[in-house]
Formats: sequence, structure tokens, C-alpha cells
Amino acid sequence: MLTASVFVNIPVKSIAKAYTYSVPAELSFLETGWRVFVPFGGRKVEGFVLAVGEKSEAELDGIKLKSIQAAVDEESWFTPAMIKAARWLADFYLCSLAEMMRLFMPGKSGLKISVLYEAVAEEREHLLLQMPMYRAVYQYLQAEGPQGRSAIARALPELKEELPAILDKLTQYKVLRKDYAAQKRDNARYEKLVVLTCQLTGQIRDDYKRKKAQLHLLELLAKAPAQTMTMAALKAAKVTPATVKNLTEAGLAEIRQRRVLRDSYGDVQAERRQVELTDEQSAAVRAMEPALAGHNYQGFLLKGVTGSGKTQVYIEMAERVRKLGRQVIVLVPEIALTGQVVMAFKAYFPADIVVMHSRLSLSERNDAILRVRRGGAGIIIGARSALFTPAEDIGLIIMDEEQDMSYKQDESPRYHARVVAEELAHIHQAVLLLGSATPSLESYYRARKGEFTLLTMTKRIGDLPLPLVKCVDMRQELRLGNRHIMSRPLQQLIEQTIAKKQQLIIMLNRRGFSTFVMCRSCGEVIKCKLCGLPLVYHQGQGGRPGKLACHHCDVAEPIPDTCPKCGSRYIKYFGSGTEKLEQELHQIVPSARVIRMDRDTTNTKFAHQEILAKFRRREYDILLGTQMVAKGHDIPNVTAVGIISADSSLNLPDFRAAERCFMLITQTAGRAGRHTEQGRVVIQTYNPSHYAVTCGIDQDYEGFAEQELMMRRQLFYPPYSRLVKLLYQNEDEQAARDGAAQLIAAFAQHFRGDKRQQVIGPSPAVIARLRGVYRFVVLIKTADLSSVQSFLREQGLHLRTDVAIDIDPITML
Ligand SMILES: Nc1ncnc2c1ncn2[C@@H]1O[C@H](COP(=O)(O)OP(=O)(O)OP(=O)(O)O)[C@@H](O)[C@H]1O
Ligand SMILES: [Zn+2]
Ligand SMILES: [Zn+2]
Repeated sequence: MLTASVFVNIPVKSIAKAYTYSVPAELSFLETGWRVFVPFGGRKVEGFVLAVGEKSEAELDGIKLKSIQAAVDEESWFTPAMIKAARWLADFYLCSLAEMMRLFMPGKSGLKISVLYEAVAEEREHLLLQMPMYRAVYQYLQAEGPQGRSAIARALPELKEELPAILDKLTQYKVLRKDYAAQKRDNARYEKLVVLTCQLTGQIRDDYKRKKAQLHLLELLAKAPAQTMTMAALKAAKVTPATVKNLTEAGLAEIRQRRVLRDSYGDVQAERRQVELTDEQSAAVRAMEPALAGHNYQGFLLKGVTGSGKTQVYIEMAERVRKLGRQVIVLVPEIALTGQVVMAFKAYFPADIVVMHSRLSLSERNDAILRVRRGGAGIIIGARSALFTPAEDIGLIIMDEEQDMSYKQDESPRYHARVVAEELAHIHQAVLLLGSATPSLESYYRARKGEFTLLTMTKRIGDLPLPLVKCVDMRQELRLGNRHIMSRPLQQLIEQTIAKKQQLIIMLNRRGFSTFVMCRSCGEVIKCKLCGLPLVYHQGQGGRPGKLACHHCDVAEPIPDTCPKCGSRYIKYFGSGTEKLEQELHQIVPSARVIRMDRDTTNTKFAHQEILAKFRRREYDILLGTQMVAKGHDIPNVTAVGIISADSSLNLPDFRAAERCFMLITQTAGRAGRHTEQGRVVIQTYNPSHYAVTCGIDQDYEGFAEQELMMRRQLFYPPYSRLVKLLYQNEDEQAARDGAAQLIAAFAQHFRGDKRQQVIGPSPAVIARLRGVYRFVVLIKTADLSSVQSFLREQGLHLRTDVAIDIDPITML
């Protein structure tokens, strides 16, 4: 008998495994990688075929197998490379294979599950059915066959609120049966085509001499390529639907449907400039050519100062890979940066690009995938989800701004795009190219050890010097009587830059009007009742009153008039955010036109692009924003940058605080003076002598890395160790703490005497309580990650729902 091992796609850890099903004759074409519908626990669910094989009756030993019901797609969804990658990743991150495979599909599942109710014929005489409302439902379902709740509600509107309870009860007493129907989400878009189905002879022309409109249509179609025009094009040519109808009824033309693959960035056009590579750029490209030609895996770290032209190196490499007929993935850390990279690539590959990121709709992503599958596009640009596009033969994976934190997914599966990219590059025998002006210390360290080939570019394009950075000690400013958020040197810089008709970027490392609300009488900070964390003040828009919001559980409250603790009316807004800064800017330089880019102003799909485009067109003088203005942007007229609070993150309890502070300063400063003149930067700080700040001011990566690596080695932190963070969560505080403590004891026992294995905790998480659940953290530091992964698997941790495992956590919070 033909059987298949099918992985059931159910988000429940303990049953997420492969089961054997029989393959019916009509599905005998199924192979590894197909998505199928299978019966599972009384419902119809999606599964992935992992293997197909013959099993004899003896092997089955009388076990009656359930049968696969149908195939989901017209072709196999997972390539062997995707399955291989998913298996490796599931193993590495200790999560289920289904969870990893789901990453390779657009949307959490490709399917829509609906619940249908079916009348059970034998229960016709059930006592419950003596009640009219119950009987009405039963009779309706008997007449109509299985229906969803909303259909029943529509047919029996008089039941209203009672309906859910009625359905529950009838199901409970088995008068109704629940059936789950999984359906493929099909948002495919089709367009109508009109095709000429005859030869346009003199005879026909003669026949239609009087019917001017129809003759016109005939002539149009005869001239069109493949004698076909879209309905839309005909409409534009002023042809009416009635005319089309007349011709089709006469049998001279036909209407057909064609699947349209939407190209979300299809309208983006960019001009191609003649660029001659600099010596450093050509040297970098030359160094990578042998690996490309040899069809081998090799990892490169391109460390080039801000404005050294890394993007052009990516383009040159992509061009070579496309000539070999292989595919390219280009990763950018944030959606805010996709626009600029897409523009740069479009100039060279106008029709060969698809864009993938989470702001696109499911159907847009589906269409992008189909374009890649059918060979319509070979360059995939996007945020980390671009890695999961089903590409047959990847030759190059580029990761721009490789140090960026947003490459790590902060919910399960907690993967890092760099890890996935590296594994995929191995599987495809492709070149991995990591690029940054400020590489992560992990990658830099690996390059120094020879695991990546280090390529450096030390000069800005046009030999422009790096920006000149001035540091302002804000404590000094206060002593001099300046209570503004903005120091005097920064005010000056703003005035001078605007006077020269040049533009500025000002970066503030915070969000919201002010971070918290504090009573000036008693010092009470208003906190979230659920999480115990300070609530953040958000200014009302368009005359509406402001509110307080919890950034962890999304609860929002109005602002109290009086202090909830002492009743005082002196409730004051503390801290400062981008909105407040914007107001201050208006006071200081009333003539400046300011545009703001932060989470509040970038909720829609193209918001980033629109803001940046307006700024680029010089409709504004100042771009004010959070971290998202810090990196990547290349805007010619920006000659000055202000950094308000780059060091605020130095106080966070996280071993990467210094690295983050240094990178933020270097990256933000790097936006200034990239095209015509040397940029000028003012940094405001409360920690002017910290090496993260001083090295940032000098834009001295090596100097910073030297000191930081020394610290990391002493404290046994990455890159000298790997970390695993375990988060124990329980509504019962003691249970959460005990669970964590038990693991620590088992760990100590298992790795007794091994200095390369350390365990810390249990400690309350920084967010010690979230939505009423207590949270404790266990942190493991190890020089041998795989032994820890095995240990955790032996302990069964990968199956537990109350423990979140984070391999290589990116934040300690
Ligand atoms: N060979 C070249 N000749 C002329 N201009 C170039 C050349 N290479 C790149 N450029 C231009 O130099 C500018 C800076 O390049 P790019 O944005 O790629 O820098 P980058 O290295 O990515 O910097 P960052 O790390 O700050 O993002 C761009 O406007 C780009 O078009
Ligand atoms: Zn008070
Ligand atoms: Zn909360």
C-alpha cells in the first residue's frame, strides 16, 4: 500500500509530529513537499508530506490507516532545500518542525479553517428538539446540509444572541456534529482578456462597415500582440462592454481569464546611472568572484564605513549571480529601508525583482512567490521573511546592516535571520555576504577567526571625510541654565544648516510625548495595573484628549486629573518624546519645516516611503524620528545630524548596551554629508567619557571593538560564549520560580565541574508580570551550545508550553 508520512500543521507542541496516512490512487503523484488535507482528530487539517513509500500489510500489522483527502496546491510547495533548512532550524531552535515549516509559507497557515454544523440524522427525536428554537436550527441544517454559524444566523435572525448557546448545547448532546472545513485561502486576482478568434478578412470588414464601434474593436484586436487585449485597456480605448458583448455573441471574439500576479513595487522606476566602481569596491567584488564561480559556500563580511558604497557592491554581485541563472536574496532589517534598496536595484534589474515583507497583504506575498517560482523574478528583496521564499537555486544571500536587532524574531520561533541565511547558503552552496559599517561583534569576531572573509572599505565615495562630531555634555548645559531638550550647540547647528538651505536629521531614542507621568507632590509614577510598568503618555490627535498606554499589554487609560495616591492636582508629564521635541523645534526655529517618523506616523504600508520621499524632495527641512532614521538612508542634501539621547540606552541592564550606543551614534552620524561636503553632527549625552560615546564620536569601530571584546571575554559573554534564555511563565508565582529552580539544579548536576557551562537565575524578568502571569528567567552561558541544546531536549523543554526558549537572545529584557 502507498503510504505517506505527513507532518500535521497544528500549533500544539506535543502532537506536532509526523503520522502515517494511506495515499489513495488518485493522489499517487504526491511526493515529499506537497501540502495536503488530512483527517485528524475528527477534523480536516493541513499537513506536509515528508516522505512517501510502500508499506506491506505485514508492516502495517492490521493497523487501519486514515487516508489523505486532497492536495492543497497544484504543485509541491516545499523544495527539498526548504525542508532541509526547516529540519535543521527546528533542531537548532528547539521548536517543532511544523513551526519552522510554517515560516516558509506566507501567512501563518495557507488555510482558512471554518466550523460547520451538521444535523445528525439519528437524533431526530432527541428531547432537546421539543423546544422550538432548537428544532428550528436542526430542521434548517437538515434541509440545507452542513452550514457555518453566520449562515445559520442569517437564515434564523430571530434567534440572535441565543444561537451560540443553542449550537453548543446541540453539539454537546450530539444532535449536531461539528465539522471543520479547511479551505485554501485563494485571493488570486484574475483579469479579463478579449481575444480575436477569427481572421479579420475584407469580408468581415465589409460586413461591419456600418457597425463602427464593433469594427473599431476588431481593428484594435487585430493589431494587438497575440490579438489579445485586456478589458482594462479596451476601456481606456473607449470601447464599451456592450460592443465587446456583441462581438463575442457573433463568435468573432472570446473573453478569457488570466491570473494576474500583482507586483507591489511594479510602479517603482529608477534611472540607471553610469557608475565606475571605486578601487575598494572592485577589490571587494573580485575577492568574491572565485566563490561564485566555484558554486561554493563562502561567507564574507563587508565592513565599509558609512557612505562607502556597499549597495553598489551588492548590485555588482547580484548581476554576476543572475548571469549564472541563480537567484539572489537581499535582506534589509526594516521595512523603512526596503524602499531605498528597491530603488537602487530597480535601476539595474527593472523587471527581475520581487519585494517581500510583512506589511504586504497575504495575496501580494502569494503572487510574489508565484513570480519567483515561475521564473518571473530572480531577486528577492525584503525583511527577514524574504528568506523563506521558495527559490530553487539561491546563489547569493546579502544581508545589509547585518548587526541590526530587528533581524531577530522576538516571538516563537525566535530565529535570527543571519543563522537562517547562513544555513540556507550552506544548503544551496551559495555566497553569504554580510554588510555593515558597524558589524555585530559576533560577526566581526568570526571574521577575525577566519570563519568569514573580511572585506573592508575605508573611504567614503568621492573621498569625502567622515562627519565632524561635536559632543555636548547635557549636565553642563543644565548648569548653564538651559532647560530645553535641545542644547545650544544643536540649536546653532540647526539654524546654520537651514540658513544654507540644507537638511538635518534629528534622532531621539524614544517614543511618545513623554515617557511617563509622575506626581510632583508625592513622586508616584502612574503604572499599568496588570503589568506594574510605567504607562506612557500619548498626546491626543486632532483635538482629542491624550491617553496613557501600556506598551506591554496595550491597555489604554485616560489621564487622571489628580494623583491616584495623594490626590494632588500636580500631575506632570515627564520625559520627552518625538512629539514634544517637534513642539520645541517649532519654538526654537519657527521657520523650520519638520516631518516626524516614528511608530505613530508609520502605521500604513507605504508610510515610511512617503515620509522619506517628501523629505528627499526637500518639502521639509528636518526629519525628526526614532531609531528608524538612524541607518541606511542616503539623502544628498542632508549635511547635519543631531542625536538627542544616544546614551540613554547605556543604563539598560543588557551586556549589549554599549554596542548599541556606539552603533547608534556611528550610524546616525553617518547620515550626514555623504555627497557634497563634510557632515556636521552634534551628540547630546550624559556620559561623555564612556568609550561607547568617545569611540562613536571618532567613528572608530576597531577602537570600540577592542575594548568591548576585552570586556566580553572577561565576563564570558558573546562572542566568547553563546547564550540561551529560558522564560518560565505561570499564573502561580511559586510554581514559576520552582520550575526555573529545578532546571538550574538539573543543569548544575549535568554539567558538574564544567567551567564552560554557566547558569544564572532564577531571576524575575524585567517585565516580572505580564497580563497577570509571573515570569522568571534562567540564563545559560555556554562555550558548547550543542551540548546545552541536547540537555534541554533531554529535559523535554522543547515540548513545554510554559517555557519559552530563546537561543542567542538579542535582548536581556
Ligand atoms: N562607484 C560609485 N561612484 C559614484 N557614486 C557611487 C558609487 N558607489 C556608490 N555611489 C553612491 O554613493 C552613495 C553612498 O552609497 P551607499 O548608500 O551604498 O553607502 P553605504 O556603504 O551603504 O553606506 P551606509 O552604511 O551608511 O548605508 C550613494 O548615493 C551611491 O549611489
Ligand atoms: Zn501624588
Ligand atoms: Zn500593561
